[in-house]
Amino acid sequence: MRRKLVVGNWKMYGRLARNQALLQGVLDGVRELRAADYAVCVPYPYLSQAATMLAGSNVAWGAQNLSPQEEGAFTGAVAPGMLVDFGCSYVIIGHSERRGLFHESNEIAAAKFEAAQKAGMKPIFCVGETLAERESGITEQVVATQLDAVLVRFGAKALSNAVIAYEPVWAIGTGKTASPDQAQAVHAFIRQRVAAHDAAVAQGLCILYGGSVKASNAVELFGMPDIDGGLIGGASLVADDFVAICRAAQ
Ligand SMILES: O=C(CO)COP(=O)(O)O
Repeated sequence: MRRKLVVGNWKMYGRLARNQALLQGVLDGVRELRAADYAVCVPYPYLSQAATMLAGSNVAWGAQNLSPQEEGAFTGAVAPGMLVDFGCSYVIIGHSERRGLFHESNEIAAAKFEAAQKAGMKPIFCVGETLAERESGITEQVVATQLDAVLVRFGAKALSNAVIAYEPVWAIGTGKTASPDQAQAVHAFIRQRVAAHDAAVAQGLCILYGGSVKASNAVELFGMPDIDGGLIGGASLVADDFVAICRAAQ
């Protein structure tokens, strides 16, 4: 039985005072929960705040991006070791907003995945198709190519210390959630593809669903056999909503 995981992706939202109330609300709400793992991925400037408030709790924290280089003249970039200094357990890699808005290729995402693991963090590697791709019937092809960027390059064993997040681009921030059956079909596809390389790794692999997850749809989504939790955007910014989603992951 795989343990479920719920991760908040704050994206570029937050201010010190607001974060304090949000983190406190999350801490209070999940304190007694033991059945799953919980984490928040916050903007870089607030890692120290997250580390201070969440240390010793059952809520881990992480970042939303990193530089694949260890250090150097890369103005504005943040190195993996810097995230480790602030206690990050997770780092989101290859989010569709990074792929789309910041032109991150599968190669760049793969380099970041490798750098995150080398530094000792667990990458949350995002895959997912656009609406046009789904409508053209190439969802599996797109997801396979994105997945293979790490699966083929680094081997299935690399996935034993990683999380995959399936986030259909058309469901992100749109209020249009993939139906549990639609999501389950892609999750099962991902697991089978990994199983073709290594059945044990596939069996243990945590595959999150992301895209308009709310308290009202989380129970049904998380009840599907290959959905191991969620990567939560908008609803992770409201403590009660995020806590309700955490409660749905049993
Ligand atoms: O992109 C997402 C999480 O990474 C999903 O965002 P929403 O939950 O706001 O749709």
